[in-house]
Amino acid sequence: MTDWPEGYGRRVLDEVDSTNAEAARIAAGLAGPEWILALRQTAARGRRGRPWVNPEGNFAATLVMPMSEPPDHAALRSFVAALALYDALEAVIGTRAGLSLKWPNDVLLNGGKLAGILLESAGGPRGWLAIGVGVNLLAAPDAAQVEPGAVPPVSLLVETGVRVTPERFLDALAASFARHETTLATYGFDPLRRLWLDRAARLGEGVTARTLRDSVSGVFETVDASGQLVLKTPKGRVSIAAADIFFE
Ligand SMILES: O=C(O)CCCC[C@@H]1SC[C@@H]2NC(=O)N[C@@H]21
Repeated sequence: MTDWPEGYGRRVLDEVDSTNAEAARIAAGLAGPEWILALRQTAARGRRGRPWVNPEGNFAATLVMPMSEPPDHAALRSFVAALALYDALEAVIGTRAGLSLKWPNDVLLNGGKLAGILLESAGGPRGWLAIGVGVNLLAAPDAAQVEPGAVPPVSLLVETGVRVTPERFLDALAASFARHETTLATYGFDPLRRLWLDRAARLGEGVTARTLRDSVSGVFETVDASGQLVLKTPKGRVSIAAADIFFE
């Protein structure tokens, strides 16, 4: 079994509305980072206010950390979490074949969405960051439930035949997260940026970034030093801080 990382708390709930909502409720009383794992969520949420379909047996957890860093630096945890998920999945599957990362922080398996991450935060003297992680370990939602043109959801069980419990998966994820978090604290974002790019889906290919206001198409050139997506478009380079990415 993977060793639980020193300095990280862990609580396991049978049922909760959303582990991110629970994180917001307990954050002010925490002295250090705490993983919250839920075996059932009744009101799980995804990015951009979308609901997250979370059948029992899938992985649903949030790491909540007291946070005093500027928001842009704190948000780099989205890459820390994506790399940690990639490593934990590689460990349970036994290979990295078929795994890739989709900006900003989805994990793909065989081209389908296997896992998503939702970052939420609060500032102020008792500021915190919540990193919510959902992985389709057993079952994926119906492809009809996702936005047209979005990557279709897949599950670990159907794609690989591998069955892993949420508790065991948390052990692997927490250990990988702690390792990448130490890299961020010691060496900064650049080594993580390189690892992320090495695992990126569709690098050098055409993608469309849809923000709440508009849509930009271009070649996915890189991720810059602050984690923004850089697209090469006919009008020049465009850096994008937040968007949904659609493959062409
Ligand atoms: O839209 C996405 O891709 C992000 C999905 C994040 C889902 C997880 S499940 C655990 C945590 N609790 C929530 O309510 N959401 C996140």
